[in-house]
Amino acid sequence: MMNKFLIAPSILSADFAKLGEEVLCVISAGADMLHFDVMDNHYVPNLSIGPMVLKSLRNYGVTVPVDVHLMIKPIDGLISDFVDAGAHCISFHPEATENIDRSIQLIRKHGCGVGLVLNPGTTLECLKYVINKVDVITLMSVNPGFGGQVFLPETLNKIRQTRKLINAIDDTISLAVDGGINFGNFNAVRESGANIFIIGSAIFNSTNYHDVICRFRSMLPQY
Ligand SMILES: O=C(CO)[C@@H](O)[C@H](O)COP(=O)(O)O
Ligand SMILES: [Fe+2]
Repeated sequence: MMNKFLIAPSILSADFAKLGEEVLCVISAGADMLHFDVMDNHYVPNLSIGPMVLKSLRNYGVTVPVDVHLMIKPIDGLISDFVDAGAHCISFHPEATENIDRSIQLIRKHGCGVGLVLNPGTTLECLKYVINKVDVITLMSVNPGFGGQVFLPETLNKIRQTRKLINAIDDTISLAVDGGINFGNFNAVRESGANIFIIGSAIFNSTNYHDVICRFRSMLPQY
């Protein structure tokens, strides 16, 4: 059976001056999990936050699952830091590591969930020998590096193809979509086969996180 639908706010668009408050606020507004974007100004042209910030959020009382989206290169050296800081799942881009399988094993060895993130221009071919070793596949619907970008419509076809692939192999693998999700495209993303919706600016740029999350949730079948 396909995994549950989950709404995962991307904290990249939160107000970093009051991050703890923002995160607790989005959780009490109904977020199922958090999406924690890590950027290094090397793999992507931007800088964000690292394991110390995740640890601080855990110490502040954040208990929901956190998917760490690594947009850094290389990745292996930081995996144990993110696990110690409280990551539930670590997701990385296949281009950012010399050896995809080794990085997967390293994350797994730490008892953490594993995710692979595919850029808009990355084909599904890279999943071929590793798909049965991951918990979540995230399709980027913008090029990584910034929040608030416009959703690339060609992603919908890629979501459909990935959903077919997942259903043929192991439908407990989650399919997440990251970038530019809003009220206008949410239904299409869901109908194409996504079950995790990573949403940054549409939530954090609003004045009422609860209303926005409830409205997204009301568009899901079981609600
Ligand atoms: O990883 C990224 C961007 O690189 C994303 O997680 C975005 O931060 C999502 O934000 P919106 O596109 O929804 O504003
Ligand atoms: Fe992300």
